[in-house]
Amino acid sequence: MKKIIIAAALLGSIFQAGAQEKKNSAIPLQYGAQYSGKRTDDAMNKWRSNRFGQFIHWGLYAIPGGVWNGKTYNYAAEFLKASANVPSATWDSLMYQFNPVKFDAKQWAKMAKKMGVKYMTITTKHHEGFCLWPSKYTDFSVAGSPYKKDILKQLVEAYNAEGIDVNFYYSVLDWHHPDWRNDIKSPQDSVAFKRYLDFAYNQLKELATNYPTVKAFWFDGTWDNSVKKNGKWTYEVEKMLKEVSPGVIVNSRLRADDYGKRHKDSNGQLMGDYESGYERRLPDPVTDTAVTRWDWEACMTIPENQWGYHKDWTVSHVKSPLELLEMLVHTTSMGGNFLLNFGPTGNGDFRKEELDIATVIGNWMGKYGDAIWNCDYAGMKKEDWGYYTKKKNSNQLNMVVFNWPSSGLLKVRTPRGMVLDKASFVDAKGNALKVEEIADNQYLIQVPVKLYTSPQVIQVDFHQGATNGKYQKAKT
Ligand SMILES: C[C@@H]1O/C(=N\OC(=O)Nc2ccccc2)[C@@H](O)[C@H](O)[C@@H]1O
Repeated sequence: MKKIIIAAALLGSIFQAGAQEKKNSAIPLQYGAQYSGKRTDDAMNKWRSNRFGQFIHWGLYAIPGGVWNGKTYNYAAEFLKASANVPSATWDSLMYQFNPVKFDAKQWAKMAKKMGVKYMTITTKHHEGFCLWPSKYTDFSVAGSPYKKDILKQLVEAYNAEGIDVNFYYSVLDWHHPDWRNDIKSPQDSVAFKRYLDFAYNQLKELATNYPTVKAFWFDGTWDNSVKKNGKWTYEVEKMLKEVSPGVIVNSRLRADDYGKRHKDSNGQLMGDYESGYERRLPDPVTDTAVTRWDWEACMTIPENQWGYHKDWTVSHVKSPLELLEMLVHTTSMGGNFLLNFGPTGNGDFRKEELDIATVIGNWMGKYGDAIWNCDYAGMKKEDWGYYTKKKNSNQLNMVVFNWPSSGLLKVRTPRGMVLDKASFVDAKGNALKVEEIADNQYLIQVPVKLYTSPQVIQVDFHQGATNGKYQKAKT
């Protein structure tokens, strides 16, 4: 009962704010953004503090792994059905081969824990329509495979046991379901697609009900006209999920408004609880700082564009651990979450490249994760040497240095009223670095000129105050 009261109150506050917002908006909308600004409830604060997540794309596509009838298809492996033009009946029969004998949810969760992620997003159902849980609304699921068991249940339990939140990816686009339509071009299309939307609504309610510890829903496959013409359905799904699972978080990619506008409504207001348009790209740290005004998440592949398991990673550039680490720091520095993708094989294990990346990033996070977790945009101008992050509710500024100036001098420009006090390497707290104010709100921090093999973190303490207008003596 208590949960229902809390839910009603939470919903009331969110939708009440939205009602106020709607009054002032230029275009009256019924299915647009339900509120403006960042959510500040505990669930969203936790989502925001997580910062680093593991994306997992796993389904029948992992079995062929980008190869069909002996031919390697370079496009995204989870699109092989389309790339290789595989008849649906043939593709769907892969269900009878799904038996991941190496799958061990606890082992996956331990690897994720060591990597330093605080959340994991799993594809419950990708575009192919195969469900990793025994849904009562379709036979096209693990229940119909030799494996039989509920994969989502095992993953939720194993990851939650490691203190890692679990979020569910759900593709509205469904190549398997007979009532799916890319567009609505006839009354028959309308009737069929209504049946599909009811099916998807029921599956989502089933997921939110049966896996109550799930913290967020990551929608995808909503770009077709059929969905854009059903903004009301997307609004109702968001509302239902927040009633069934109070505090649950929904990405902008679910939502279309009354006029089919996606992500941001016809008044430019972000829909859902965070912006999820950054896919395999990041906002520019100098020109795109507007993104710091709302919550957002970037999702990233290790190869150029493979979400599902692909047998041959030589077909494109494979990002190094350092490249991916810089993306994680870059994202945190702009107040976003970074969701790094892994594509397990059909047998349920990870390829060596992924395991190596998880180890290297995990080693760095083990030493410097405090500059990522619960950190945010510092509101400072980006410098060439790297990125700033700021610990929430603290006077702790982190400088994550990737590029070392041959002078050994790191330039820092502070906002008016921010005065630097002292600085030291995180793993050499006792050795204060020289901090010299060279002009109002301009400092130089002296570091030893040496070759650093990985990005280093300098922790800077500061206070709010007025600079005295003169250049203070160099502080040591
Ligand atoms: C995370 C990826 O998401 C996808 N598609 O992404 C998009 O639609 N991206 C997109 C679309 C519009 C705006 C911004 C990004 C899927 O097709 C792909 O297999 C993977 O699951």
